[in-house]
Amino acid sequence: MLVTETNIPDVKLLTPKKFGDERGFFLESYNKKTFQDLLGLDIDFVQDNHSRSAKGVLRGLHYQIKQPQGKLVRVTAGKVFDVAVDMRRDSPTYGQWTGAVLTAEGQEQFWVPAGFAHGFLVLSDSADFLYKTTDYYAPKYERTVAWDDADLAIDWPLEGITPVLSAKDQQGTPFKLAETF
Ligand SMILES: Cc1cn([C@H]2C[C@H](O)[C@@H](COP(=O)(O)OP(=O)(O)O[C@H]3O[C@H](C)C(=O)[C@H](O)[C@H]3O)O2)c(=O)[nH]c1=O
Repeated sequence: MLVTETNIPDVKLLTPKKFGDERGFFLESYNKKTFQDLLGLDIDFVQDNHSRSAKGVLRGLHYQIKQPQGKLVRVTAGKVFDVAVDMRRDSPTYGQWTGAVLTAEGQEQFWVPAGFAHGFLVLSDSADFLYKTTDYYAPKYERTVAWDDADLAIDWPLEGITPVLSAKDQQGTPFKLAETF
């Protein structure tokens, strides 16, 4: 498992070793000991999620203000641009974002700790997005930050894409007014 730093120290890009042969490939998509040894974190995941989206779908930016969820995200079909925003007021990277292209081919994974807003934009015709969370879904605590917030100025790769958003995501909260950790 290769760990790549991002511009936000707590957010990591992980690339598992892929064993290919004439049959196809094998990889360990998650190994608790590897994950903990590499990141020095004692983390337990309690939920696995899977969403499928068409090209141009943008889901986010979401976080839970209570029961915040750490997320280990990956793509098993297609390609997305994945984004994490630091919502921790006392963090030196508060209000900063980091993004990475995650692909089924490369099997890159993004570790997004609790305290971050998270979202992604689908760049392929379709994308299957799978992720593990460190706490349970709690809709009453869910908050949404505007994906196109001017203060965040996230550089979404929108060339030729008009984002497809849920009603909730069309009404995201401006970052300046968003609840923080
Ligand atoms: C997140 C979630 C949703 N749901 C139900 C609630 C709705 O009936 C339906 C779709 O929910 P939503 O539109 O919130 O799904 P996404 O827009 O993909 O939300 C996710 O998008 C961004 C990228 C995230 O990081 C979060 O994990 C999550 O907020 O699934 C559940 O039953 N359990 C869950 O854990």
